[in-house]
Parts: sequence; C-alpha cells; structure tokens
Amino acid sequence: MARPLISPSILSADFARLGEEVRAIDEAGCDWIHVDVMDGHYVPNITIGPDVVKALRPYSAKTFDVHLMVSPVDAWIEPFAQAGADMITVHPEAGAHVHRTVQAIRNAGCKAGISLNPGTPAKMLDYLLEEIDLVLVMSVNPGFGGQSFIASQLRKIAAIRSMIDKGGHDVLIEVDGGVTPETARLCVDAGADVLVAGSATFKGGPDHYARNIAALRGDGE
Ligand SMILES: O=C(CO)[C@H](O)[C@H](O)COP(=O)(O)O
Ligand SMILES: [Fe+2]
Repeated sequence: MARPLISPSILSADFARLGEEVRAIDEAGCDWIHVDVMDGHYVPNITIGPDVVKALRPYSAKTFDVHLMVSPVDAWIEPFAQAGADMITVHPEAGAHVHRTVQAIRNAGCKAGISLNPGTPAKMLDYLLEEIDLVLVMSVNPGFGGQSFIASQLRKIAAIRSMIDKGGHDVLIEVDGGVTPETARLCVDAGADVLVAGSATFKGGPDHYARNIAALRGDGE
C-alpha cells in the first residue's frame, strides 16, 4: 500500500511520563505527534491544555498535530500556537464561523485543519478546501481513545479524496479513531495520507512502539 504518515495520539500514552513517551515515539519512527485537546463540553472528556503542549515541545522536533475538541474554539488558537503547535485542527461545530477560525489559525503561523465527525458530511468542506492544509476524518465519535473504527467513514475518505484531486487542492487527509494495521490499509486504499493511532501505537509499552508504528505504516508489505 502507499506509505501513510503516522501520527500517534498521546491520549493512549502514560500521562505520568508524557515527555518520555513523546521522545519514545519520536525515536520509534513516528512522523507527527497527535495531541488530543478535550474540554469536557464539546466532548465528554477533559485532557490537556497549552501549558502541557509547551512542556512537551522540547521532547520532539516533529510536527505537533493538535486536535482541538473544544467549544468555543477561537480563543484557544493563539495559546496553542504560542505553545508550539504546528498544525491546529478544529471541528466546524465548535465555533460560529469556521472560515474565520481557519484564517485565524494560519494568521497564528500554523497549518490549518478541519475535522469532520462521523455524522458530518464531506459537503461541509465546500468553500473551505482553499483555506486549509488538512482534513481530519473522525472514524469514531470524538472524546475517547480505544473505540472501534466506523466503516462508513471509508466512503467519506474516498469522497474527500476525489474533491481534493478534482480541485487540485494541496490538502492532506488524516483519519482518526480505531486505526489498527488492518483498518489502516482500508483508509490508505480509500485515499488517506496520515493516520492517527493511539491504542495501536502504545500497545505493549515502549519496547513495542517501533514495531507498532511500522505495522501501521505497512512496512514490509
Ligand atoms: O481524537 C481522538 C478521540 O476523540 C483520538 O485521537 C483517537 O480516538 C485516537 O485513539 P485510538 O487510536 O485509540 O482510537
Ligand atoms: Fe484526535
């Protein structure tokens, strides 16, 4: 299969040793570091804020791929950009004016992503593909790691792939939720460029990270 970029979600890392975990996945060969930010309001879970991102920044020079599941979202863009985010991805339902929000992300010096929940149609991206660098297709409902992949999202990935290719847009497709070596292959075949994986990366502890990442990428196939 085509080689996807792998962005391990640190939601499944050992939170008591987060800096070491970020260094370990970096050394194990990941491409990006996926940071899930949850506010207990937009999603029913609370995770980490910009101070933690700032504290983690010295542990890896790789792309910090920050997935904001917070509402209202606009006030959090600048703090996460200042903390060291490279890519900031938002949900269109989490603010009143998503077009303005993605412009604010780019004005803050970051790449901009839009995330579509399983029930949100690809059509939402009309008029936005010119303004963004990434579409994050949620293949679980946001809020928790360790959920099962929702297969209907493969059709959405394929639809977005064709929108991007037809329009000649320079936009990556990332898939997040329930990604395993098996579902990874389906996502890449449907047109995904980047795969987020929490449980499947951190399974088995640090000695397994390199092997887990290689399996997700399809190395050796
Ligand atoms: O955004 C997320 C949840 O809202 C996480 O990135 C996602 O669930 C990753 O965890 P796993 O790979 O274990 O499914
Ligand atoms: Fe995520």
